[in-house]
This record gives sequence, C-alpha cells and structure tokens, in this order.
Amino acid sequence: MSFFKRLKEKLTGGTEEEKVQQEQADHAEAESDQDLVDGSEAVKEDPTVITNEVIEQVIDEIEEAAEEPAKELAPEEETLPAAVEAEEEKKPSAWSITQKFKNGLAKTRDSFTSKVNDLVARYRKVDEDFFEELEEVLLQADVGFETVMELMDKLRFEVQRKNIKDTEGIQAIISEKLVEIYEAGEENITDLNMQPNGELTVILFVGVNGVGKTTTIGKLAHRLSKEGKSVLLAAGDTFRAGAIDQLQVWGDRVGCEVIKQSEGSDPAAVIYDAIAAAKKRGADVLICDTAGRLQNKVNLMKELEKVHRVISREIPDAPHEVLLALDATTGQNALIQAQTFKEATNVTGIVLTKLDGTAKGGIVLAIRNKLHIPVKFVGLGEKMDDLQPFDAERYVYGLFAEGLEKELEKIED
Ligand SMILES: Nc1nc2c(ncn2[C@@H]2O[C@H](COP(=O)(O)OP(=O)(O)OP(=O)(O)O)[C@@H](O)[C@H]2O)c(=O)[nH]1
Repeated sequence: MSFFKRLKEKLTGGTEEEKVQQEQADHAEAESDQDLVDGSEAVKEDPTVITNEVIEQVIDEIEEAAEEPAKELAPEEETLPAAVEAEEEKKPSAWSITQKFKNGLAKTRDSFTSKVNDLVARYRKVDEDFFEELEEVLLQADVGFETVMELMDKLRFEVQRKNIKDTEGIQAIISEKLVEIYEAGEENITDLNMQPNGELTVILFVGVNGVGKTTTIGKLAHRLSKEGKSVLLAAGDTFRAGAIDQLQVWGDRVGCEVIKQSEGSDPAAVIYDAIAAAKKRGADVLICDTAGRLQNKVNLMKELEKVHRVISREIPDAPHEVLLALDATTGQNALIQAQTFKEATNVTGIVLTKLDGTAKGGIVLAIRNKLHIPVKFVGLGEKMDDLQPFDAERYVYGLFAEGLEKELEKIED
C-alpha cells in the first residue's frame, strides 16, 4: 500500500462518511468539553470523569426508578442509557486524535509551513538553492542537524529518482521521508510496557520541576483509568512545595488514590508505601512522581538510584517504564536535560509536554535522533485528553496539514 493511502487510513480511521460522523460526534463533545484549571470547581465539573459521585447518582436513579410506577419510568429509562452512551461516545475516534495533533501543532505549522510555502512560491523549480533554503527552514524549526542532513539526502535522491522538477508537492515528499526517518528500525515504540492482567505495572516519572510532570501524571492516570485499569499515584516529589497537594488535586479529579507523606520526607519511603498499598489493593498501575532537582547531578543520581532500588526490591522487573517529562517550549535545553537524566537513570521513554506551546515542534525529531529514546507521549494542550501517544504519521500531518490534504484528496477511498 502506498504511503499516502496508508496515511489517509490512519488519519481518518475509515471512509469519508465515517469521518463526517466522527466530526459531528467530536463537535458535540468539544462543546461540552472544558479547559482544565486547577481547583475543586473544575474537579466537580469535568465532564470526562466518571467519579464515584456520578456512579452513586446513577445507582440512586436506578433505585428510584425501580420504586416508581411504570408510566413514570419512561423518562428515567431514557436518561440512563443516554448517560452511559455519552461516556461510550467519548472514546476518541481516529479522526479526533488526528485533529488533536493538527490543533496542537498549529504554532509550528504556522511558522514552518508559511516559510515552506514562501519557498515553494519563490522557487517553483527544485534546485540546489531551493534545497539550501529548505535546510535552513528545517533547522530553524529545531528538527536537529543530523535529521535535517539525512532528510536532505533522501529528498535529493527522491527528486532525482522521480525526476521531479516543480517544488509544488514537495511537502508531501518531505512528510513521507520524515515518517520514514522517524520509524526506521523501530517497532511498537510508543506502547507502554504494561504487565499482564493481575500484575502490577510501575511507571516512574522523572524530569525537572515546571515541565508539566504533575499534569502529565494526572492525564496519564485518566487515560489508563478510562481503559479500565485501576491506578494508584505515589507523591514522590516531597521536595517542591505544593507538589503533594497538586498531585492530590489530580488524584481527586481522575478518581485515583494518592499515597503520600509530609513534605520533606524520603521519596523512597513514599514509594515503598505506595507499592505496598498497590499490592494490597490489587491495583493495575502505580504511577510514581519524583522531584527533579538538576542542580546537582550526583544527588539526582543518588535519589533516583535509591528509588529504583526500593522499587526493584519489591517487584523484580520494575520500574517497567521510566518516563522523562520534557517541556517542548524549552527547545535545545530539553535535549540537555534529557542527556543528564539519561546518564542518571535508565530512561525508557520521553513525554514531550506543551508541544502546542511552541513554534519549534521539530524538537520531536531531534530528540529521537540525538538520544535514541522513543517519544512515547506528547502533550498537545491542557485538557485531560490532550496527552496522546506519539504518532509519526499524525505528527507530520500536523506539520503539513494543508499541503497534505491536497495529496490525500487525490486518493480514492
Ligand atoms: N498548553 C499545555 N500546557 C501544559 C501541558 N502540560 C502541562 N501544561 C501546563 O503547564 C503548567 C505546569 O504544569 P505542572 O504539571 O503544574 O508542572 P509544575 O507543577 O510546574 O512542575 P512539575 O509538576 O514538577 O513539572 C500547568 O499550567 C499545566 O496546565 C501541555 O501539554 N500543553
């Protein structure tokens, strides 16, 4: 199957008709969706969470309905399945996930695509000067030197092979080659290393303060809960003032228990308690927060080693994932942080937060190329469902949406 046919199927998840239906469902959902803000009001009002309160309310309604005469039952009967259906409908469609990538990468696309469009308009013919300017545009988007060089080699080869003369359509070829580079030699790179049913999966989060670690833990807990997993959170960032409370707010919001001690206590002790609690409750997943002090690499290393030791003593193969949260808006600085954490601990995946907040979304490719650690999730906004597993095809679509749409329209369903 050609790259573009595969891309179209991936992005839409099906036929045009399905796409329209999905758009309508997503529109209805978006209207009832609400931006996340810290605070208990948001916790109560967030429509994407089925809290115990909601469950109790539904049970009360069923019980009340059962006691009432048959003719008064009708409206109640309609209400219950509708509520359940509404929750079902919130399972995101392929197209709605694609739109999240498109919206999340709007800043990058606006700056990057307008430059590429400008180039295409100015040059019209593919020649060496065009390639050189394109190289510059890619470097400015933080794609990273090695990736840009690799891409340019591939583009030159492809242009020669297909005898391409016009610059029009070059975005489609860049997209194809970027996906090729990203996916080269890797399989299942975004999947979390989840343990079989009945066994506890331990996920350790690391990263400096302020990158959005706590928010990401909350979003991931929400995601896993929606998949039917029981999730426990460990407040292992005992260093930053307010970190424990902030995690508790998220715990309340997504309906997960938070295991915590007081500020300043030993993070390894908190995580030890949390593992014991998770085992006792038969939880599926334990997500552990940690403090991210980078000022002193030796201390960071010692702290993370200790946490690691405690976890693997209790559960031999754990932690099953060590996820490093990086803030995409910090650009090259994120790469330096990643290098430090990579030396301090065995990072198994990266969560790139705030991708929606930067015009230099090419950082995803630079991270992959420089660090050889897969980007497992990307943060595409502040809403609960804005944490998405990284997907190279949707990502390039987010970079070149308009240019690619023309190409995809040519493909028959
Ligand atoms: N736009 C956007 N904002 C995000 C994303 N992830 C996190 N944020 C925001 O970033 C801010 C900081 O996130 P927090 O989780 O509170 O991070 P922190 O408390 O500063 O520090 P740590 O938890 O230690 O990282 C919050 O306002 C979050 O809503 C994202 O993917 N996109």
